[in-house]
Amino acid sequence: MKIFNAAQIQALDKETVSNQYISSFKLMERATTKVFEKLQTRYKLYQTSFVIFCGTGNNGGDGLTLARLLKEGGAMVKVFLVQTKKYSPDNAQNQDLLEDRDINVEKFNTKSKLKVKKDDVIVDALFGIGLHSPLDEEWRPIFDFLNETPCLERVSIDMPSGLLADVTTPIEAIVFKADVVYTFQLPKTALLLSDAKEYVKELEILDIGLDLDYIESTKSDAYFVEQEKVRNLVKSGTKFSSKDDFGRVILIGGSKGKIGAMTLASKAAMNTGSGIVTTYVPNCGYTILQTAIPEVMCDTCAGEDYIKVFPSVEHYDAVGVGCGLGLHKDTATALVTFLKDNKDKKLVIDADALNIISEQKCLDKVPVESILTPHEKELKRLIGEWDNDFDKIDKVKQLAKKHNVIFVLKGAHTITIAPDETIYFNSSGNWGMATAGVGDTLTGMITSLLGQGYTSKEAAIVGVYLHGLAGDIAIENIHPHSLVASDLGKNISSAYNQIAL
Ligand SMILES: NC(=O)C1=CN([C@@H]2O[C@H](COP(=O)(O)OP(=O)(O)OC[C@H]3O[C@@H](n4cnc5c(N)ncnc54)[C@H](O)[C@@H]3O)[C@@H](O)[C@H]2O)[C@@H](O)CC1
Ligand SMILES: Nc1ncnc2c1ncn2[C@@H]1O[C@H](COP(=O)(O)OP(=O)(O)O)[C@@H](O)[C@H]1O
Ligand SMILES: [K+]
Repeated sequence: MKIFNAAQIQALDKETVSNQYISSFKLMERATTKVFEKLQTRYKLYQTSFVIFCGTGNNGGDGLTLARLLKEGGAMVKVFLVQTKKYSPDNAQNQDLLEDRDINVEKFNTKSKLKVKKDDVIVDALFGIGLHSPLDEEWRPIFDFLNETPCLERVSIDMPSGLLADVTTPIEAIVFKADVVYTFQLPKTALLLSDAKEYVKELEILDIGLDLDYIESTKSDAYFVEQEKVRNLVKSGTKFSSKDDFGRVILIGGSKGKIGAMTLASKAAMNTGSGIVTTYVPNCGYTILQTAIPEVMCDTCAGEDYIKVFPSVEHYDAVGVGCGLGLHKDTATALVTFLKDNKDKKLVIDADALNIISEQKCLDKVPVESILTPHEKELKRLIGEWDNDFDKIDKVKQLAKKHNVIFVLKGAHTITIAPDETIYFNSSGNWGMATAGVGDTLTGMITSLLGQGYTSKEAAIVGVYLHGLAGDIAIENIHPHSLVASDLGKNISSAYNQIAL
């Protein structure tokens, strides 16, 4: 799914109205009906009272439409509408339709006293993608009230009001803090970034039937990766496949006390489909690995507790480096030599291998088309501080291009950034995955896919999605708090099955 900026979405709305021979009023009704259907399944309408805050534009129009639909659905509804001289035409038309419906519509301004009861659902339909700049300070008392007053839940239509869709919103800006955001047709970049974590606790994208031809023909360099995209990329075996067809990979890492990382990574590589997996660890890891995973071969180096020398990797289809590697200076020296000696080998680089590359300032030694998988702290060591998430993405884009490598920025919506400046936000995964070892599993999976012949970009996109999906399937039976990294490995098979459906 493509991600559009606000201007592109506004153009898409216009195109839809013209190509489908419908009025913008009808499109608003269609969009809002989708929100209504979601609310119908989320709450028992007959027992729920909604207080809907409506702005002066079409986001406000959505709120007014929703008021009508909720009332017809049996809910209690109260509307607060921003006082102004001029409303958008669809907004005004929906105001007219609310007359004689026994809905209390109260006009308000930024100085008004508002009222919400503790079991009301607050619906925020104040500003959507038409917001052109951060909200003026005069709005602060209203938003402080909306964000702090006790209520059942807070719902935003299209955008949490105050959040700009495609450029950064300053940290101190005034923004509605939604428990759930129902956004129309396509996700907006700001909704996917961790900077918005206070404003978007849950996100749902509602298909409102906007013009598919226009979406198809409009250029975008940002994508939201969903099952369909991954289904088209996943390779399958054939009756006569041999293990050589599924790739021979090696995972290099481990140090005393961190051999578990290699166990997780190599098991995940097997479960992702590699023909042959070899692990390369210091001596202290040998018995552990051989006991833990019979399917995986194990090679060791001269070092007892940490790796002192890297192996020759010319016979492997893919190489994953870094899980549990440690930061010993001999390991660091060996890694730098290994990078210099293997300029033609695509690597998957994670954890301490990334930390060593930061320390040694040798990003320029990383072979082209390698995949780097930093979490937030590893990325900071690599590129320094950033001002906000948009700035972070820009900085990483430039680095990916300069060094011709792929970055996988791990997080709630893991972001894959390719050297061609395309970026992919992942849609799968859950907070239960924020636990030690889950990243090692991902390294094993991406290395496996690279070894199976996926391009670097495909291996990153498919690996990240499959990994998150395995986590989503795991929490069908395990509470997110109890999810551990090995649960992911156990569910890679189900994730493949689900993608194939
Ligand atoms: N255009 C369409 O056909 C559809 C639009 N829809 C809704 O329409 C929304 C967009 O509607 P609009 O383009 O009318 O815009 P909005 O309703 O998001 O906001 C526009 C209003 O906010 C004011 N405004 C903008 N920035 C401001 C600021 N910094 N401080 C104070 N006031 C500010 C504008 O002057 C205008 O009155 C979408 O987010 C979505 O909710 C949906 O109904 C789907 C269909
Ligand atoms: N809130 C979240 N939602 C979805 N995925 C998450 C969330 N938090 C973490 N993850 C995923 O879990 C993994 C954690 O990796 P990482 O931080 O490297 O862990 P470790 O180094 O302990 O293995 C990443 O793939 C990340 O995207
Ligand atoms: K809104």
